[in-house]
Amino acid sequence: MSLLEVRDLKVTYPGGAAAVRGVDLSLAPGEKLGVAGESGCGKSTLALALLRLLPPGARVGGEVLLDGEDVLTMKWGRVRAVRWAGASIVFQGAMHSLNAVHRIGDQIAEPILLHRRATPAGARKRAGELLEQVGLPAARASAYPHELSGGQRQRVMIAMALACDPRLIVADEPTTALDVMIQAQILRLIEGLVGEQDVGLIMISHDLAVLADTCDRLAVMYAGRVVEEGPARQVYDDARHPYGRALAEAFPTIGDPASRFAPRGLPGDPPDPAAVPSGCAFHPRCPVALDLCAAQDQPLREAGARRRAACVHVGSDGTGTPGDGTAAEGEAPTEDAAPAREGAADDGGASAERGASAEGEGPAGGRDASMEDDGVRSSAP
Ligand SMILES: Nc1ncnc2c1ncn2[C@@H]1O[C@H](COP(=O)(O)OP(=O)(O)OP(=O)(O)O)[C@@H](O)[C@H]1O
Repeated sequence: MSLLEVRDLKVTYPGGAAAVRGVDLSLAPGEKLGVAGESGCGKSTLALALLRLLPPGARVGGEVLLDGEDVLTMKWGRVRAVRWAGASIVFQGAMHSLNAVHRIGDQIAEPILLHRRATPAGARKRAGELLEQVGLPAARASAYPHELSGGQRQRVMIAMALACDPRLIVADEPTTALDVMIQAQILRLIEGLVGEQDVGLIMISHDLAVLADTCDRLAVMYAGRVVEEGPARQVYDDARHPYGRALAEAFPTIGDPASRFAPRGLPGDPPDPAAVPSGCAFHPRCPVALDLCAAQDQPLREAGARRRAACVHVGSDGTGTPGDGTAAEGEAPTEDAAPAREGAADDGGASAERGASAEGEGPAGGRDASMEDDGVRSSAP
């Protein structure tokens, strides 16, 4: 059985922003899945929905089966237990997620006390072990967050995420705020820990190159949908969807002469999720869009062995690739793609306010009152 099975997940924020519009994903135990996409494509919303951490008023539909149990319909008591022991999350910007007035050892020990029913001494001992596991001396347990560097704080976040031996870790841009050297160290740390402990990992980033280096498989999101999925290296080196290709071009492998992507960015912005274009949402920016792309959305279809892409150019036998002039439904590309949309929606800094645990269980919570309750399910059973 899959560790995680996401089926037709949909999330709409108050005001009508359809941030996630029908995502299907699966993850095997010990597998590392990278989720890529530009800012505003719905990656963080997906991460929050997996752990039922969405802000009040968000409408959720679909299923999130963790070890076969639907996180979206389980009772709150069960959700709390699952959040640490079943699945945990590492956010970017550890300073926002750690509680400034509590020692880090206490913050790591808190979920162990609550969810592992450890004695205070046992929880403290385990906190020290976890610090060592993430490359910090156990003695740093007595430090406050401001006494640590950004990289050290991110290590603490990872220690906290590991505290109750979760089966799944969701890491949302875990290295974005860090410099390149520290970023590499943290990525190797996550990779090593996940590998050793057979934990499933969903790593979210806008940087396809980072994900291709770290993960087994990649899912590329655009406007709240997965538009391409497959083995990480293959998706990065030879994307089948024009958006996947553009994303890879936007982040070339520096110093790799074999890289066939030019270092140019993708023009325009993802659409406002409250006004997603008709047909394929990428068509206004797509260099190989056909007339029919404005009218017809494309489902994910087979695009080679263990690969799927939602593009009209990908044939049912998985042979077509964007830009090769092949249209699965037989139409020549238009000469000019429509002009890029401007002005992606602003999330109002919401991401900076997210804590590590929505219900704020003790000092580890990084509590944000707006997240003490879940959204309303649009298809509540
Ligand atoms: N609480 C909210 N209320 C309304 N809209 C929101 C809320 N949070 C996010 N959104 C909108 O949902 C869309 C998806 O946001 P999300 O943060 O999931 O994207 P993302 O791909 O993770 O981007 P980033 O990398 O910038 O975090 C954005 O357009 C954002 O403005």
